[in-house]
Amino acid sequence: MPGKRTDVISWDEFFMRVAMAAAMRSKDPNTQVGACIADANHRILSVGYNGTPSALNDDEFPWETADDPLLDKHSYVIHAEANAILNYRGSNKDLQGATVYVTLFPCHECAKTLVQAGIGEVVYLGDKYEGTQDNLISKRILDTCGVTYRQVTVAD
Ligand SMILES: O=c1[nH]c(=O)n([C@H]2C[C@H](O)[C@@H](COP(=O)(O)O)O2)cc1CO
Ligand SMILES: [Zn+2]
Repeated sequence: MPGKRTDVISWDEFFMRVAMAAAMRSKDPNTQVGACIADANHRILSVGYNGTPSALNDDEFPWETADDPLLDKHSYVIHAEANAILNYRGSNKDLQGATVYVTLFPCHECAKTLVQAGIGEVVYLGDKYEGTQDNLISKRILDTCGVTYRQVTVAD
């Protein structure tokens, strides 16, 4: 009997790679974000990436940052974490205590949404806005609400 493979990727790496694959669907030229929600039984509950609502033609809306909110991409994009929650088609109670894998640390709006959805843990890859006011608010929300977060690395 041949021995089984033991050098398999971890669950953390697996779910983060799913989030990374989702990010590759993003049309945002500057920041592509992917999110994958998994439960304690290692089942994927949902996946999302940052993009405009599907009913909105993203060829007709800006992908640049602009001072005028009408011309600014941030006005039209749904964040990856929010899309992952919105894409979930099961019972909301399944999200209680689930883990979200995100390629970028969640902004403070997503932190609020994740907390309210019942997410118990955030696993993130990058934190390029670390130290910004938004990032500090996000961490304050997660800390106060008892949502843990930890960073992982994934080999190239
Ligand atoms: O939590 C997040 N989740 C998420 O999907 N995004 C998206 C929104 C935008 O499309 C993009 C941020 O663009 P920029 O880095 O150019 O500001 O990433 C941004 C954040 C902020 O951390
Ligand atoms: Zn966000």
